[in-house]
Amino acid sequence: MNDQDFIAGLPKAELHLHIEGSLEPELMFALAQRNRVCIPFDSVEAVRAAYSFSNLQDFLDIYYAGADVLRTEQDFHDLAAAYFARAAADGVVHAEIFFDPQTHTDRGIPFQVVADGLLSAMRDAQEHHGLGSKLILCFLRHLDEDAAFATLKAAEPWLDRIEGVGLDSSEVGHPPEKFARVFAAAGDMGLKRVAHAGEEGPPDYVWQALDLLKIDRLDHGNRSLEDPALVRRLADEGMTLTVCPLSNLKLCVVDDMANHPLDRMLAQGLCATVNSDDPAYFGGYVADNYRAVAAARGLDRDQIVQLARNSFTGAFLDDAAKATHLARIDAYLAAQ
Ligand SMILES: Nc1ncnc2[nH]cnc12
Ligand SMILES: [Zn+2]
Repeated sequence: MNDQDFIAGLPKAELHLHIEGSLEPELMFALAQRNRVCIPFDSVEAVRAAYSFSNLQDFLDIYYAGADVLRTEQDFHDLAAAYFARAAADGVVHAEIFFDPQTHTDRGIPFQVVADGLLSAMRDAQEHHGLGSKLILCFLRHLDEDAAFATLKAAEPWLDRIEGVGLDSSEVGHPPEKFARVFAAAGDMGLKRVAHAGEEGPPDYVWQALDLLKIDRLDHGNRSLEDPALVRRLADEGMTLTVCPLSNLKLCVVDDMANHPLDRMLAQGLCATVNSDDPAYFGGYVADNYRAVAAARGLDRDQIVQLARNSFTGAFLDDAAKATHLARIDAYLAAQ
């Protein structure tokens, strides 16, 4: 079996996926028509041609504009259903998906519309694809602490169906410390905590995410490698890093996939995983990410399998569920 097929068949979890970032141009056009929303593009090709970014902010500007076509519960359902179908084809059996409620509530879309649309697609994914999933509510870090608290309050009726909180959007200039109190409140409510840190921001932001936000998982974390003491801390704590190779390339976090640090992370004892971040914008879903980095860095099968194992050990699942998923990997390997 070639590496392409081996990767697609390998059972895996996806732990870093923004559901709004899975909005393919075709669906963007269909929803624009359905909801009579104007979008500044003539064709699907023109949308794809606009997806050339020189940094995170470049991307975020177009990503938030694209989300404007999402208006109804059915839209959020269709968005997530399309992602789950695509993920299942890539061997994803468990997904922990981010959503950005403020991107929608600030446009007048009620929290309920967003959450219920996503949750119904999650139930269908279990039924139709055997794909389990969890929801992580992200605070937009370019907005203020009060807005994050208001979002946490709006989420209260859904907290039994939300696994955790995260922190995303423009990193530099918006350090984790800005959200220490709202993360503490979320922790008191029993929610898991994750944060984007060290994507463009310095290693100090990763230290803050650990010490002030008390994160259970680190999203990206690339720039941690600049600080040996930080790498030791992450390795000693067994912290999972949700790394996104194609995103890193498209947002110029790495200059070339041949220089991607994924295998250096593994070699330094970090529990790195592979994820797609915003697959509709970065040119590939999770298996494409495995393939791109495996080809460019010459990863062997043991390393590829290690990455898939890490995706389950780093998931917010209980030990029995993790063991079941890890056994699926063993069964897959035994059948090769
Ligand atoms: N890669 C990324 N970094 C920060 N915020 C995001 N929102 C969606 N994708 C993101
Ligand atoms: Zn992300």
